[in-house]
Amino acid sequence: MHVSDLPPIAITRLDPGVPMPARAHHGDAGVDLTTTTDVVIAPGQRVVVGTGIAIALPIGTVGLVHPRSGLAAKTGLSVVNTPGTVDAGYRGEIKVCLINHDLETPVDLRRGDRIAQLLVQRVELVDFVEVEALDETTRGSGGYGSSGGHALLRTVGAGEKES
Ligand SMILES: O=c1ccn([C@H]2C[C@H](O)[C@@H](COP(=O)(O)OP(=O)(O)OP(=O)(O)O)O2)c(=O)[nH]1
Ligand SMILES: [Mg+2]
Repeated sequence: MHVSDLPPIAITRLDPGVPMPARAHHGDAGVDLTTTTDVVIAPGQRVVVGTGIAIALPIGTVGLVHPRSGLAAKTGLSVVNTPGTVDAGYRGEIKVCLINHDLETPVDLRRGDRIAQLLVQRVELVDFVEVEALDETTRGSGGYGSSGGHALLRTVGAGEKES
């Protein structure tokens, strides 16, 4: 059942052997992406795999490549740049930069394995305007644990005093 206000997203299968991305269950946020190649990822190593698909997202949306929680918990597999950003104008193959976070066991992936999931979200394409000073808020510049509960991180950056 089609529930999105957005029209269906155009997709091309650069690898005709890959399945059409589909939701496992009605209402799932993501559609699974599969690897087009067999790959063994050693502990701590990363590898970029192809998914065999390219899409044409409407301007004002973004594709986000998230890890799958089951594989993450079972094997340590994740996405290095999670969530990966697929720009609306990108027409190339969606690729996934996978990492094996397990300290001891390689992750053995076979062509066709579902290795990540793609979410499509609306995104604000805002402009930026430089001003002399920002408005005041109760939070102010406090961040990175400023509300307490644990030791503050040492942060070094523009406008920050080294602590
Ligand atoms: O997980 C991902 C992340 C990105 N991309 C593609 C689509 C995206 O539009 C493009 C650029 O991604 P990003 O902006 O994150 O990378 P960059 O290092 O800033 O590259 P660029 O200079 O091409 O923007 O790479 C993927 O296929 N998978
Ligand atoms: Mg970029």
